[in-house]
Amino acid sequence: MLKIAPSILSADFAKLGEEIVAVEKGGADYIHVDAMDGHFVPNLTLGPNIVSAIRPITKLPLDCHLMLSNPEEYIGAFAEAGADIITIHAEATPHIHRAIQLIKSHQVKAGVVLNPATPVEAISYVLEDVDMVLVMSVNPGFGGQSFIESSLKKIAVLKELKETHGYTYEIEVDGGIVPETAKKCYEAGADVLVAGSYIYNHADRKAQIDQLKAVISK
Ligand SMILES: O=C(CO)[C@H](O)[C@H](O)COP(=O)(O)O
Ligand SMILES: [Fe+2]
Repeated sequence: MLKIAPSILSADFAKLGEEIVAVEKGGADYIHVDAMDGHFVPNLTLGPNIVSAIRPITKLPLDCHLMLSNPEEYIGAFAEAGADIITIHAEATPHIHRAIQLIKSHQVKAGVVLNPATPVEAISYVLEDVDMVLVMSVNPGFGGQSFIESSLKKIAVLKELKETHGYTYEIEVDGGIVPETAKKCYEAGADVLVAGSYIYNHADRKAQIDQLKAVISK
């Protein structure tokens, strides 16, 4: 089983509703929403108003990736807007544990994200608390970048920790996903792959999702 989470960062915003319906029909498992604040990362993108706008048009879980400094200040707004999963960066707050508890207090699934240079050890003591660990396989801020190979070791470490300790988090990987990197991530232990440009820069969204899902049988 390999879940695919299309990142709407690469969608055509002029027809965002249609872009979401297309990937839902094409077999997507989550809708990945990239929120950037121009401070934690050098780009500005989507906020809670987009989440509330798209909430009525899809049944898929909205997987909100918060690339924001002080994410605690925005968790309530994303939860009220309709987020199903909220992931916060380990590098964005000194209070990771508190932020995770805050997400859960809104009955939303909680995840933590690791930048390419951040080791799994940074979140050892919250692994039992989270529903998702998101491994960044590019430096956050932009779609269309190349996959960083060292991410594969991090995925394998997270998989090993899951198996030895019985943790229940999903391992999600974000950035530079194409069939070749998707296969490597799946073999290393990934459960969910985020893909933006690979899906939305091609006319047939379903065909692109099918290509990524097919790597498990190749
Ligand atoms: O979080 C992100 C960037 O910070 C995006 O989710 C990610 O880059 C997806 O885009 P692509 O598949 O084109 O790499
Ligand atoms: Fe993302």
